[in-house]
Amino acid sequence: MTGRTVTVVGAGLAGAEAAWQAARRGIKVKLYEMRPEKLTPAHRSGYFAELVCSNSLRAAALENAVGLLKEEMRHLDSLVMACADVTSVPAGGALAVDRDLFARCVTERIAGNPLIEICREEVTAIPEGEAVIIATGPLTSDALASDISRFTGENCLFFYDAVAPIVAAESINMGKVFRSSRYGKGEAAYLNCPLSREEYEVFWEALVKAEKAPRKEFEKELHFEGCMPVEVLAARGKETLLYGPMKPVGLIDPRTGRRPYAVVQLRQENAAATLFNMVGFQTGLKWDEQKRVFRLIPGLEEAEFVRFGVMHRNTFINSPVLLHPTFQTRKNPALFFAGQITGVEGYVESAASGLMAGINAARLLAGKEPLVFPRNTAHGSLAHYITAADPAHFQPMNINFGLFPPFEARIRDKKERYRTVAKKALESIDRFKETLL
Ligand SMILES: Cc1cc2nc3c(=O)[nH]c(=O)nc-3n(C[C@H](O)[C@H](O)[C@H](O)COP(=O)(O)OP(=O)(O)OC[C@H]3O[C@@H](n4cnc5c(N)ncnc54)[C@H](O)[C@@H]3O)c2cc1C
Repeated sequence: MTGRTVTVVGAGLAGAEAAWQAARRGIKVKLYEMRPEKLTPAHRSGYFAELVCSNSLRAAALENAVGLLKEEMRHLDSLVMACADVTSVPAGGALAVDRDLFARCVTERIAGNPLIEICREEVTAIPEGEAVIIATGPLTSDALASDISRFTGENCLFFYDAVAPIVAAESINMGKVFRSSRYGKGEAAYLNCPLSREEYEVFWEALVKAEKAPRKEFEKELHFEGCMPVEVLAARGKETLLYGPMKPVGLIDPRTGRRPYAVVQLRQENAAATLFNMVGFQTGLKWDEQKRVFRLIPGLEEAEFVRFGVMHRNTFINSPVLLHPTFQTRKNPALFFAGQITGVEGYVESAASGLMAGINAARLLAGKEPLVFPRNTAHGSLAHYITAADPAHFQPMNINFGLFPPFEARIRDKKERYRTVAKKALESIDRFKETLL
């Protein structure tokens, strides 16, 4: 063990994973987290790796890019994946977790690691250190964000994002909804609220006319496609939602034997199944408007909203200019960035970038060369996915959800071929892993 220390700022998906990976290599870690003393506009607890919107880590299958990415992380002993696997809840073909149990699991394992020292305080300036990883996420506190802006010599960018509401299961009219996964895939994990054409039109009309919460002046009206507020999608056209969060394909209402005109899906939120989130219904509407408009949805007439949707600021840096593909900054090789602040998007991607930064910071302190992770043939492979520092791949806020849509479509047709690619990617990660020991 060396006597040297990696300083990690932020214990979200990326920071927790980075701290874990460095400690696994015998390196001491000082992990700073400002919660619960100071919360972000989206986080609600003091737990590490809190999931702020959906409780889904997306597709599980290896034929899917994000499914392969998760498997690669498992091969590299990811803490986030280990905790996700033991706290999963039914979600059809996706890996979804009980968010409280998941965050608690990550927190307990970090707290139980003797090499990791936890400091519950806000970091207001980039710390000095032998190796420092900034993983403060899209909701980096203002003081640190301005110091990052000073360091980068340019302004950080701001844009909007949104969170979906959660309703209490007991308040859902079970007589009106039906349980099914799309195309009957996996377990029947979703509750589906079916809408007739007339019901949809009334709902759409109310949604586009509903009052939005006021925004701060400095924040730009920019959303990333995968977490677009439902009212913004609706405003694009009367039919837009029918091809987005309200699409009815693959769902048959057992009472009519037919596909409904539109559907709102509710996904189980916790292991006890007492809470359900409205899939794809992230929103910035005023809270009383959310209640009024979403109660027009059949089955949700009496819905009790345990959490309303909210909007807030996101911050990220210009990674292709500032970072090496090792996640080190060009200006200072002892300073790394990881997670969504680098422009990678999504829980899994953020954790994966933390995994790589954690390994590289540990290598730096052990006197080894930080590595560029293998760029395999598969889009799902670790480095191919997490290419924040590569201008060719840097698509801030675009890598999530609708990730490489043409590619996703292609692999649906070529599952067999993709399985071979996935196998190769995993073999390559295993070979790579040996060089890390
Ligand atoms: C509203 C919203 C909804 C999202 N929805 C989804 C989704 O549904 N699916 C998905 O895959 N991805 C989603 N994302 C993206 C996903 O949340 C992020 O990609 C992921 O959480 C980022 O991980 P991270 O570790 O970079 O940041 P975070 O998980 O946010 O962790 C950063 C941590 O740093 C701490 N911190 C901040 N500033 C300081 C400071 N100065 N000092 C000390 N600690 C500090 C914060 O408290 C936090 O714990 C969403 C993001 C947002 C903002």
